[in-house]
Amino acid sequence: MNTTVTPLLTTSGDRPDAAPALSLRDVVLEYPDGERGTLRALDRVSLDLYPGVYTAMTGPSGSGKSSLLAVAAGLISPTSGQVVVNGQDLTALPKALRTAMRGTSIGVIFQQPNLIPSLTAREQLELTVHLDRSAGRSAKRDARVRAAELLEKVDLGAAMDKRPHQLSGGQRQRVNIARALMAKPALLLVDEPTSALDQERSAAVVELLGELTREEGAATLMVTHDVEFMDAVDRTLVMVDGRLQ
Ligand SMILES: Nc1ncnc2c1ncn2[C@@H]1O[C@H](COP(=O)(O)OP(=O)(O)OP(=O)(O)O)[C@@H](O)[C@H]1O
Repeated sequence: MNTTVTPLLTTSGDRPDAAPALSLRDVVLEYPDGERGTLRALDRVSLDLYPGVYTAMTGPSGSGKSSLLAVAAGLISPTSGQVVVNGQDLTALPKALRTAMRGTSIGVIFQQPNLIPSLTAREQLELTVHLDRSAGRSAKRDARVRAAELLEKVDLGAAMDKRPHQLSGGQRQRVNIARALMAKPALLLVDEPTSALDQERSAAVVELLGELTREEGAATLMVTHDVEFMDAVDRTLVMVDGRLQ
């Protein structure tokens, strides 16, 4: 069932003429916290993210950034509030459908690339389609073309047939980024993509994510501590004590 929510007031990075790819409304997330009862990691967070807009989220350690990504990805259900991705209220979906959305409407990039050692760069991207028993020959052919296109976009055209151990850290992270974009997700969630990279490679990855956000039209939310790269983003959010400032 599709859900519509009233857009939030416009801020500089928003595109209110398009439907948001992600809407959070009054999202509260509480973790059990021993004898003290509960710890409130997200405190009534509301947010709209629009297609083609590159947003960075910063904030002190423990302020709730990863929790927000996990809720937006449907990995954790909030204690209360609404999480709407591409018109679908994740909180109303059974777990299996939330998981399916992570392969289609939602792309997730974590700190470590987590590639499969035995597969080439191209095969990493094609894997999901090959594991899908309902995918026919034409879906597999399309996936092969899309994988090659994306690897060209992330400047790995010449390294498509290389396996992870033959790639540098920056190249592995670029394979990871290309893989997350395979299904043309409306929402791209990125958790500290540069934590394992040096400064030069970090800047290249942050810029690349911006180019891909615009070209692919995804709404990208990147958690980062690299405040020096903020020029590359369209919008910055700051999380403090579970609240967006
Ligand atoms: N699974 C969990 N169980 C209990 N408490 C948790 C759990 N995960 C996170 N927390 C707590 O929730 C709060 C927010 O954590 P979160 O990881 O979202 O912060 P963060 O801003 O991503 O931090 P960092 O920048 O260090 O990664 C912290 O107080 C943390 O200790």
